[in-house]
Amino acid sequence: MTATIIDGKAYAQGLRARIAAAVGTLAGQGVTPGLAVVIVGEDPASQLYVKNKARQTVEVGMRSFEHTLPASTSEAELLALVATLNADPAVDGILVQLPLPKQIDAQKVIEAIDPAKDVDGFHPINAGRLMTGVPGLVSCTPLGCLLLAQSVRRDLSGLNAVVVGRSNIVGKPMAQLLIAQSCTVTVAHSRTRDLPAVCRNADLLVAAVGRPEMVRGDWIKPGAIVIDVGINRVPNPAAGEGKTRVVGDVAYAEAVKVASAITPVPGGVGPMTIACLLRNTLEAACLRRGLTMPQVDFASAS
Ligand SMILES: Nc1nc(=O)c2c([nH]1)NC[C@@H]1CN(c3ccc(C(=O)N[C@@H](CCC(=O)O)C(=O)O)cc3)C=[N+]21
Ligand SMILES: [Mg+2]
Repeated sequence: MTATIIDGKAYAQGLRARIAAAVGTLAGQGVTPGLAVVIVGEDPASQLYVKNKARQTVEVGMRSFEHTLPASTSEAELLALVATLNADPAVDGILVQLPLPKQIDAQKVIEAIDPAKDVDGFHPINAGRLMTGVPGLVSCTPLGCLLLAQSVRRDLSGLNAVVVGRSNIVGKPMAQLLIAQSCTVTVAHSRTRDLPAVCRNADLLVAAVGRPEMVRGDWIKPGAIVIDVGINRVPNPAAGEGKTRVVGDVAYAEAVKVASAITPVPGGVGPMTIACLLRNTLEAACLRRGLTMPQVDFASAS
């Protein structure tokens, strides 16, 4: 068996097209959603990622506000900027890029963001809403993973889902989303005993550990759906000295022979994370104004 490759790049493009259409409708009502992205420090990879986000934000017809602060920024200065963005009516979504320099308490910053503008879904209010089944803003990466899994199989109910990784950003919200889809969910992590055996039980496997190619082909149940969240930059000596390539948390070449469907890296979950950020910004813009959120997640256009 060779797995179907889940084309996250194409799915994300389709999702962005539907978001753009909805933004067009909002424009007719005099509303332009705005997304503010805050980056602290000059890390070149982060800079590029922020630039891509800004470009795609403008492409769907939203306003993009970029704030690049020096790495020496104090916690008080960042909190002051967050307060300004909370109060700015042109800003519907606020993303503070993580990780933050060590002089800044990231949790304090996350909790300072207005939950109605928390398009990352990291605020405890939104995390708690997800856990309790109350509508709210959902973390972009897990939401993107769910949409990709549902692009293969719309009804996930009854499946054994294994999430490898227990971070607040991916693993935990992913588990909550899958519980809400009536999966039987196992959250595995670095201390899990016999991780390969646990993974072999998964009809749906979500790998979010941040270890290059850790999940091997023989950890995968034949016919399983595999969602690879990892984006790991590793040396690529074949391409020349000092060259790198990006690999996931799953040994793709092995897994593709066993799974029924699998996301590639790059071109899988990553592009969906950005598309879902725009989706959440649209949602925040609608909810803040008492407008109904247009249905953008499952329409057939792509
Ligand atoms: N507050 C906050 N929210 C985030 O969502 C957040 C963050 N901080 N800090 C950094 C990480 C990283 N992240 C990525 C999203 C998309 C791609 C992406 O689109 N990747 C492409 C290209 C990969 C490549 O070639 O480098 C792909 O997978 O195809 C990558 C990385 C969001 N993050
Ligand atoms: Mg990817």
